[in-house]
Amino acid sequence: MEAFKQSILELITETSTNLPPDVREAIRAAREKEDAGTRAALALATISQNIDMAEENVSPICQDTGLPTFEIHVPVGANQIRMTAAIREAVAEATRLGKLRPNSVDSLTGENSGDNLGEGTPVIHFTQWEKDEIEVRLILKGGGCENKNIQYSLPCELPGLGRAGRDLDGIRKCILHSVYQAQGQGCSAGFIGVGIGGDRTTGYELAKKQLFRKVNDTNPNPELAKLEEYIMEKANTLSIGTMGFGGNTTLLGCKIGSMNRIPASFFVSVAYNCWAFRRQGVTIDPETGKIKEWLYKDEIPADTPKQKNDGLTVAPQTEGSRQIELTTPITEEQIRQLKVGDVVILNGLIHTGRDALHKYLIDHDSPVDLEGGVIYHCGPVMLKDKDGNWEVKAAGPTTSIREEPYQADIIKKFGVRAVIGKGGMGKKTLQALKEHGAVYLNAIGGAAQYYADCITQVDGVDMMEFGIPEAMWHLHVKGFAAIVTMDAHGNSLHEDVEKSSLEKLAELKEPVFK
Ligand SMILES: O=C(O)C[C@H](O)C(=O)O
Ligand code: SF4
Repeated sequence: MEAFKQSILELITETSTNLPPDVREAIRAAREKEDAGTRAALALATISQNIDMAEENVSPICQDTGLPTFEIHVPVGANQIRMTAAIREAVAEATRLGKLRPNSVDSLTGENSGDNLGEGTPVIHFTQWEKDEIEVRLILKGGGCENKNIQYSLPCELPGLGRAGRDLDGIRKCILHSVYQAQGQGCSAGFIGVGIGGDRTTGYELAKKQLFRKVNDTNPNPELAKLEEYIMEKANTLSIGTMGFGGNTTLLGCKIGSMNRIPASFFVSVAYNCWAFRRQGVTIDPETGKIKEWLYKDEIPADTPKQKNDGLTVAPQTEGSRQIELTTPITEEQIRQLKVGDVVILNGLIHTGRDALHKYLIDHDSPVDLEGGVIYHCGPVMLKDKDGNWEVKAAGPTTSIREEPYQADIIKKFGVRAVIGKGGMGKKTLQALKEHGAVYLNAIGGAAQYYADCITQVDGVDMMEFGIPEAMWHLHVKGFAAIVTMDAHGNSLHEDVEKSSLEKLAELKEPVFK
């Protein structure tokens, strides 16, 4: 079992740090479709740079390494109990090594188990087959995109698209709507797996299983193949774009499966996966426990040249916008000069804060002075080095909208001048930015290596009782680049993109599949 455990550890490491070739190819093709200098092009360049850095550093592509989900095929008679134990050990080891973020949280107490093991985590599904080899597929799907999964119960009414009935055209509308509702919050451009039929549980399972298909395969069902092709074309006319910045690519892949249902139910379930689409697979020799073959690695010849990655920090003039360097603490006057579209290059001390901290700050004092300060919505991967000092292993932004109920009050109470996150925030925060002179900076979601590289020093941590991702980390940054997407004058790029994409969605209202 030791060799099997090592094979699983290798699979986890590879999945977390090295995007498969079919996914890379989809991202490369998306880059080609964006005009140089646009926000989408900058975001994609940063993403590409991040992918290369993760591979080089053998560190997580994104700090959210998700809920590890293993789909395993075993020969008849294989000992699943011992295999489960070995997988759990490998998961704990990968967490100790910083390849996985400690992500398993007790839902009632909020306590983080620290090693990714807990009730229901990791997820391990076994299926027997007649072959004499073990196949293990792993997906690390993060929380931001998981939150954008959606399930429709047909018939239903959909914004922009009207009635969706119990037929192929109704299914078409649900899938288009699923892409629209995700906006940039699941780190678009995304990949979707769709499950038609089943019940609420098996429908979602089927949807997730579609994500194990290769991006460029063809659906064996000609009707579904046509639907996949249609969705790929039309979803990309919504112009939500990378990170919801607008742009030509919104969807990178669409895979649809169908299963029987019972007469009264008709579900369409959609699993939305961010661009950081981390899935790998191996076959393993049951005798030796060693890896025989990798399942997703045969797409691109090894000599494919690396692309030039002139990401955010290098690219200044986006669509007539400016690049502005700011050092913390920031004054109200500096903030009021910023406009949506500006690229901000940040230096100085910033503080991470996400769900647990925002809730806490509402009725407690902050452990540090936040006047003129910056809160970074981020749950990093942190490890202690041999001298006991904290080291940042991955540190991209988390979805900000979760803090919407708290953010306005916190800006006001502590005099915060900037909030960094991704996916944008709502009306209440926009109003607070205007009233108190603050700004929302959209970092590139998933670019965890790129941002970790901007952190020059860890200046301590508070609220460690919340667990590593939720603690308040005090970080010195240099050259930390993000885009102003909500300014202190009442402008929000997110509002604009949502509105225009709804108009584009409505253009797809007429029946297509009869
Ligand atoms: O938990 C995180 O770090 C990020 C999460 O995956 C998100 O997209 O919001
Ligand atoms: S931060 Fe973005 S890229 Fe990372 S897991 Fe969440 S949705 Fe995916």
